[in-house]
Amino acid sequence: MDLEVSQLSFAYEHDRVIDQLSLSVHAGEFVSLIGPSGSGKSTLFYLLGGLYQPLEGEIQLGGQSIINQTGKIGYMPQQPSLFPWLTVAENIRLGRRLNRISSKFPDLVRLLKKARLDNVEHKYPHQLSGGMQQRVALLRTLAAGYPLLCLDEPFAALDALTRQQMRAWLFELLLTEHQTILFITHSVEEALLLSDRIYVLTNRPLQVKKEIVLPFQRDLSFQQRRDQSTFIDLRRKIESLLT
Ligand SMILES: Nc1ncnc2c1ncn2[C@@H]1O[C@H](COP(=O)(O)OP(=O)(O)OP(=O)(O)O)[C@@H](O)[C@H]1O
Repeated sequence: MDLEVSQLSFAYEHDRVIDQLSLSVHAGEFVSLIGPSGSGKSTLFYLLGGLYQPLEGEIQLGGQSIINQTGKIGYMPQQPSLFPWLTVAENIRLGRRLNRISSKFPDLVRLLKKARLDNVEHKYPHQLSGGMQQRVALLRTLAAGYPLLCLDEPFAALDALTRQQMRAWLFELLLTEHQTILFITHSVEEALLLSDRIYVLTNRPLQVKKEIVLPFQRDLSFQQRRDQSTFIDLRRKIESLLT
């Protein structure tokens, strides 16, 4: 489903954090948001998730306003947010129950296998590594059947190697599941490897500084993307926009 954010503004008390922000994500697209720390990116996700009321502007999902409506989008924070007393399978099913989603449940064993999480459905979160927990959290968001997934730096807390593996895993998963994703990252490399489009954002109050449509085909491997001459140029361009 398409997301359309138009002229959105928000303030904490009298402190304007988002100012007339407009952006879009088309169905099936992977769009990254990259911007300075503290610029208001997570706040934008809270607005998309219906937790806050904007000062002005509109947020539409599939042509319908979702302002102040919770449960319309999938959201995944930086830290894995699994319930420690529930097994992996129960954690994944919970998202659907909470949202009263009645559509056919995706095949859990197939999903876990795809996530390279074979034979963990009866384990508890503390029995898994941090990277595995994040994969379970992402599967829970996926399984809940949301039309849009908002991922807020999902790999930030992981070590470099796990992070690299998670990127590859996420990319493979998304290619085959045709998810629509809005992804916050601080890594220019990550954004260039995963995205169809990137919004480079300003410092607070948050606005779009530059929209970049990536010229890479989806089926290129990460190495093939890196080998494109435009990859380095775009990397330099985005880095200079961020300084
Ligand atoms: N509940 C709140 N009340 C008042 N100010 C807040 C509140 N939450 C966040 N802020 C302020 O709003 C600004 C934007 O915060 P936000 O977390 O949205 O930024 P961010 O871009 O996601 O940051 P980071 O990249 O570091 O995660 C920050 O200056 C923060 O201090």
